[in-house]
Amino acid sequence: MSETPILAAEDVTKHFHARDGVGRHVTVRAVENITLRLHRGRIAALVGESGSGKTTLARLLAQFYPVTSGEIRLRGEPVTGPDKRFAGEVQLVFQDPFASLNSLRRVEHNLRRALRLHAHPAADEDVRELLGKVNLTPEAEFARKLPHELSGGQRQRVAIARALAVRPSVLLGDEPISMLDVSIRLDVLNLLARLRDEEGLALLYITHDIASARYLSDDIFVMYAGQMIEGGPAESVIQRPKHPYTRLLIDSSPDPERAAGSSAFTVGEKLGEPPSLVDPPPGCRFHPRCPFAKDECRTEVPPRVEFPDGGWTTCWLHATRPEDTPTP
Ligand SMILES: Nc1ncnc2c1ncn2[C@@H]1O[C@H](COP(=O)(O)OP(=O)(O)OP(=O)(O)O)[C@@H](O)[C@H]1O
Repeated sequence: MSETPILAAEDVTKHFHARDGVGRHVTVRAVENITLRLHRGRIAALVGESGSGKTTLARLLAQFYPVTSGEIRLRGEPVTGPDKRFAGEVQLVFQDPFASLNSLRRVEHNLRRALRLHAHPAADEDVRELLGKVNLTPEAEFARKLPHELSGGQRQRVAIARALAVRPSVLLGDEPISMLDVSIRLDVLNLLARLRDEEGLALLYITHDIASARYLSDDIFVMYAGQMIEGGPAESVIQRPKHPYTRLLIDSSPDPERAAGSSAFTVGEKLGEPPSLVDPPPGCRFHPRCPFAKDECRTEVPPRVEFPDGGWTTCWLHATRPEDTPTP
């Protein structure tokens, strides 16, 4: 895509320093060498098992903490820390809507506060406009409610309205539907799709559930053990997965027709636990679980291979090494 991305992670790495079970200092390689670009009016889904680094990547994009190496860029310019301009452009929506709402104050107070923080007017009309944008009508009635008087789905809509108060250009949704009842998940996904279409927002949708990623997103990116292993237009990733791990995610996913169904993968049950991020396997990190692993998968990092359908993967099954190419 030629247009400058609104928000981008360019070759970003994040290592955490932590202690292991017996108190030794260890380095957790949570995210390594990832490039992810978010474009106006498009939804990118980030999919992967628990612990694959999705939240860490979203938090790097949101400037929650600094990168170990690489760069976060806003409209092409490197970002050096969270400032007011950045917060006015990039907002996070959490799994738990209570995380971003003051539960002791009415909806209107929560929204007015967010509006004022970013120097927008905070008249009744502005509050009503925000509630209308997230389909909470009659607006005046919802404005008077306390967060606990709302259903989970309504609360998540208020959290989204709060994020919209600053008129951002990017929303980062970290599993925004996984705590909601299955019956209302689709409503929230449809709301996100509408915000993309009507407001031109760039959206990152983080999920365990590849079926909901297919339903909502334009592009899908797959993370495995801190690395990005496949990406491309949603339909090409779903219809023609290139990496054996992506294939496994699709096969383990609930019925794809149930777009917002269960959020649980069964990959772990089939193949055992994902690898340690303290001491990851050499070569391709997926090789210990891969039914197709070859010798080079165990020792050499696979190169990135691009496909005519716009997809790409890092996998030795698709790569040809120079020495494998027959000489004429
Ligand atoms: N502050 C931290 N200090 C040490 N390790 C961390 C920290 N934050 C995350 N990690 C580790 O980084 C790895 C990636 O975690 P992350 O939460 O990004 O994964 P995830 O894919 O979002 O998982 P989930 O879907 O369960 O939220 C995990 O091994 C996690 O334990």
